[in-house]
Amino acid sequence: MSPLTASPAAVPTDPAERIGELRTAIDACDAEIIELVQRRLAISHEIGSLRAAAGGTRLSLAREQQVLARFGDALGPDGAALGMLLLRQGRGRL
Ligand SMILES: C=C(O[C@@H]1C=C(C(=O)O)C=C[C@H]1O)C(=O)O
Repeated sequence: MSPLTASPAAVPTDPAERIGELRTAIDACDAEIIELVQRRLAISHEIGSLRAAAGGTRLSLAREQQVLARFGDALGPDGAALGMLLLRQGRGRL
């Protein structure tokens, strides 16, 4: 277990101090998630443009089902909902 996530018993610090450290860790996670979501969006748009330029559809429902299944398998129903939000974000105005 990393020092950042060690159990409270292994880290004898003031709880308020520890909470501050953990919130810093959460902030770092959130920054990474935001960066990944932005990167995912850019990739998704590029694929959409390529497909549209080739005369195809903007969306691929079969592919979207794969994406949703991956999020659902890994994270449960809320994960599937999260995957749906990511897909919706990439769609923009239909
Ligand atoms: C990015 C693609 O295009 C669209 C966007 C998707 C996504 O954001 O994951 C998935 C399927 C498509 O509706 C793709 O076909 O892979």
